[in-house]
Amino acid sequence: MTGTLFLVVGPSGVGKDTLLDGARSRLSGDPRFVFARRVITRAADAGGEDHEAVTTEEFARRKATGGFLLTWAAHGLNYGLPAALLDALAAGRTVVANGSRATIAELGQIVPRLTIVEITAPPEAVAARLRARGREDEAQVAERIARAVPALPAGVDVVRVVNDADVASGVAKLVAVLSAPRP
Ligand SMILES: Nc1ncnc2c1ncn2[C@@H]1O[C@H](COP(=O)(O)OP(=O)(O)OP(=O)(O)O)[C@@H](O)[C@H]1O
Ligand SMILES: O=P(O)(O)OC[C@H]1O[C@H](OP(=O)(O)O)[C@H](O)[C@@H]1O
Repeated sequence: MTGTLFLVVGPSGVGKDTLLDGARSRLSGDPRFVFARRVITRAADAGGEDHEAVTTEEFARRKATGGFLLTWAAHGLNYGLPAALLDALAAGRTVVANGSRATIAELGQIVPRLTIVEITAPPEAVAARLRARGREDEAQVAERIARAVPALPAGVDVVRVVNDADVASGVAKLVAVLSAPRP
C-alpha cells in the first residue's frame, strides 16, 4: 500500500519548521514516519531547518539527473525534495515535508496519496515571529509578509493546524494529524 505524503504549508513565519521539529522529535524511532530533508541553495549555516545546502550549479545537475521528486523556487532560492522519498512512499511509509503552496497541484500529479497540512496563525503573530527569528533582514521580512500565493487547488485533502498558542500545543496538533489515518 502506498504511503501518504503530508505536505506542511503556510505563510513564512507561521511556524512550519518549529512544529515539524517538534513532531520529528515526538515521532523519532517510529519507522512509519520519514521527515524529508530538503535540498536548498541556501547556506548551511543560515539558521532554521537542517537542510542539505547546495550550489545553484549542483542543484541544476541533480535536477537534470532525476535527483528530485519535486522542485520549486521561492524567495530567490531553489528547493528540492529528494527522489528517494518516492521509495519510502512506495514502501507504505508516511512522508512529511515542508513545502510550497504553489506546488500542490503539481505534487498531486506525482504522488498517489497527498494530504496538505495548512498551518495558520493570526497575521500579526506571523509578522512578529518573522522579525523575532532574525534570519532575514527587514526588507526580506516585508517581502515574505507580502508574498502572494494561489488558493489551494480544489479536490485536494486538506487539514488545518492553528498555531496560535504555545509551541507545544501546535506540535501536539500536528502529531495528531500525522498519526490519524486519512480517507
Ligand atoms: N506557537 C508559537 N509561539 C511562539 N513562537 C513561535 C510559535 N511557532 C513558531 N514560533 C517562532 O516563530 C518563528 C518562525 O517559525 P518557523 O521558522 O518555524 O516558521 P516557518 O513557517 O518555518 O517559516 P519559513 O517558511 O520562513 O521557514 C521562529 O522563531 C519560531 O521559534
Ligand atoms: O509561500 P509558499 O510558496 O507557500 O512557500 C515558499 C517557500 O517558503 C518557505 O521556505 P523557507 O523555509 O522560508 O525557505 C516554504 O517552506 C516554501 O519552500
